[in-house]
Order: sequence, then structure tokens, then C-alpha cells
Amino acid sequence: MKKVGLYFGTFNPIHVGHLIIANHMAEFSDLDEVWLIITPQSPFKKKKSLLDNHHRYQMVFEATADYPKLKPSKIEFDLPQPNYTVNTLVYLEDEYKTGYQFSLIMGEDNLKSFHKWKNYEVILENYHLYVYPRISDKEIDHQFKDHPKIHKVAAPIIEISSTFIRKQHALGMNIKPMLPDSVWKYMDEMNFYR
Ligand SMILES: Nc1ncnc2c1ncn2[C@@H]1O[C@H](COP(=O)(O)OP(=O)(O)OP(=O)(O)O)[C@@H](O)[C@H]1O
Ligand SMILES: O=C(O)c1ccc[n+]([C@@H]2O[C@H](COP(=O)([O-])O)[C@@H](O)[C@H]2O)c1
Repeated sequence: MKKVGLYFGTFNPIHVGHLIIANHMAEFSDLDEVWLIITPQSPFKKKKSLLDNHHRYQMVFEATADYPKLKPSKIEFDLPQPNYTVNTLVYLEDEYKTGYQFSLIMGEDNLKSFHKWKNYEVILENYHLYVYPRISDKEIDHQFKDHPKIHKVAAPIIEISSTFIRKQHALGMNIKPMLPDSVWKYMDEMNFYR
């Protein structure tokens, strides 16, 4: 049985914060692999300055190329938008009928709004959540505190966001250390976020 952690994100673009979390989960938890699922349209996000799915996928592909336990995934590309995670999980279970055990990876910030996700109770009934620390003022809903399916993983906190990277890059600031080299090169050559 392969234990796979699903790490969903817009990845517009993927940055070292994402990569450090994905690698930490693959190396230091009981997960065998982490799949980075590029979400075409996140339910709570606006489409503004959103790069084409395939470009975002290509950057995740480049970022994870040297990490055999990290795999980019296009599975949401052909699913209805916005992409509700519960629907993707149903699709995944159908595609990978045997030999896989899926779990979700999320930051503490997302856990704090998890009660607003579509059918979150169904997700929690069927899947384990691996939660890493994130800085935010909101409180964790009492129903998620000490929950047997929610596992805290002490991954490092790296407060970088794709929004910051896009904005500062457009202003001509040097954001190079925040991206894997291959991602920086691809983004620069393609003139993204200028
Ligand atoms: N620096 C970070 N450290 C850990 N987790 C992060 C970091 N940045 C984003 N995440 C989380 O990783 C997942 C995928 O990130 P996503 O690309 O959707 O967000 P983002 O980087 O915050 O992008 P944006 O700024 O465009 O909203 C989300 O669950 C998000 O909360
Ligand atoms: O299913 C939902 O209702 C739902 C609501 C918000 C977010 N998500 C998932 O969580 C991922 C990270 O969310 P975000 O908004 O922090 O980028 C996003 O890519 C979606 O796959 C899912």
C-alpha cells in the first residue's frame, strides 16, 4: 500500500515555501509520496493574473524533477470548475482503485477555514489530514482540535506567497531566491507576471 499525501494548490507560481513543505512531508512523515495537484480554479480565489494550467504544471514539473517522491499531477485539469477537493477525491479513488492510500496535506491557515469547504465532514470521515504550521490570527475551529484524523507535522514555517512573488517581480524586484532555479528560468524566459 503506497501512502500518498495530496498537496493541492494554485501554484501560480510554485515557490520554495511549497517545495520545502512537500519535501518535508515526503521525508519526515510516514507518507511515501507527495502529489502536487495543480488546481485550475480554487473555490475561494479570483482568476485574476492566473497563468494557464499547463504553464503552472510545467513549473511544478521543473521544481520537482530532482525529487523522486514528489509528483506533479494534472488530474484536476479536466474536472468541473471551481475545483472542489471532495469531487477530486471521488475521481482519484475511481482512477486508483487498489494499492494507494490517500491523505490531504494542508497548512494550519487552510484548516482554519476548512469548515467552509464543500462536504468537509465527508472528507474528514474518509481521509487523514497532515497539517503543517502557518502564521495566521484566526482560531482553529474546536471540532478540528485533537481530532483523531488530523495530524500535526512540525514542518518549518516559510512565509512566502505567490502573490508577493508576482507583485514584486512585476515591479522589477529580485525575487530569485524564493523560486527553484529552474522555475525562475522558465518564468523569466516566458516573461510571466511582468
Ligand atoms: N510559504 C508557504 N508555506 C507553506 N504553505 C504555503 C505557503 N504558501 C502557500 N502555501 C499553501 O500551499 C498551498 C498551495 O499554495 P497556493 O499556490 O494555492 O497559495 P499561495 O502561494 O498562497 O498563492 P497566492 O499568493 O497566489 O494565493 C495552499 O494550501 C497554501 O495555503
Ligand atoms: O473543496 C473546497 O471547498 C475547497 C475550498 C478551498 C480550497 N480548496 C483546495 O485547497 C487548495 C488551496 O487553497 P487556496 O485557496 O489556499 O489556494 C486549492 O487548490 C483547492 O484545491 C478546496
